[in-house]
Amino acid sequence: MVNEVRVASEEWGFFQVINHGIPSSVLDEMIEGIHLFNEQDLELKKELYSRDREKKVKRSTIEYIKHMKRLGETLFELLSEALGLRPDHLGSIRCCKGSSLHSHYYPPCPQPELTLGVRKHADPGILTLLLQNNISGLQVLHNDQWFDVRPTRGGLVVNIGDLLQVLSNDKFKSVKHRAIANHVGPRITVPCFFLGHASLLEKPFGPIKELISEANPPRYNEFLLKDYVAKFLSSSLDKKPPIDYYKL
Ligand SMILES: O=C(O)CCC(=O)C(=O)O
Ligand SMILES: [Fe+2]
Repeated sequence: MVNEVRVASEEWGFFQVINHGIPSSVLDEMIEGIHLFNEQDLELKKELYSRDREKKVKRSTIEYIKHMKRLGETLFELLSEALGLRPDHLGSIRCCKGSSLHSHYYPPCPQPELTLGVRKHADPGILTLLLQNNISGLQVLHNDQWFDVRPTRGGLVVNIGDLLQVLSNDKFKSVKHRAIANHVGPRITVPCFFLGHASLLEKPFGPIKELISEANPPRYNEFLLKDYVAKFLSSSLDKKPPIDYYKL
């Protein structure tokens, strides 16, 4: 398992987990909840609409988030081992904290060739766990070619984010991906982003010291996560990714 995680993370920047032990009813209810929420009357949804980051539309996602955190902890143990570190290494720097749950609802598109669901990007955080309903659309870039990541019933996609690429000193590669539009739908996806604990914002962030040696010098300057977040928020997805500012 550790070797599979290592190879997938180094070469592809993503993998899928199926035997995660999360009841399929929890995943199905999450998809159904987002489906129902989005198909409510427009006037009802308008009342909840806001682009203010401080305002949060809250639904009952507590059980789902608990499962994501538990799975995240296990994955961070495997990823630590895959880096040759103690299993608790990534957990001890509070990678698994600061999770943020989002949802996407892509309606059926009459002319999918003219648009995209989400533009090409790598997730800026540490790790993402993505739940998809049964409609394809996610593609990952590998060796300059786009590959479909078809939904697997009960499966969750795990994306390496830019910050894990930095922590691993480029041993793990973040995965460039996009979502294409579809004639059929709706396509529903639920990314859970692990961004690291808020206390990391003020501390220097960079490649894990134990991974650095004369033969493997740091590939990034240390930086403050709060500056990184500010850079991310002030740019758009297709612009220069904020980690590029810190590359050596
Ligand atoms: O909906 C998808 O398949 C991908 C969404 C995504 O990449 C994101 O939210 O970062
Ligand atoms: Fe993404």
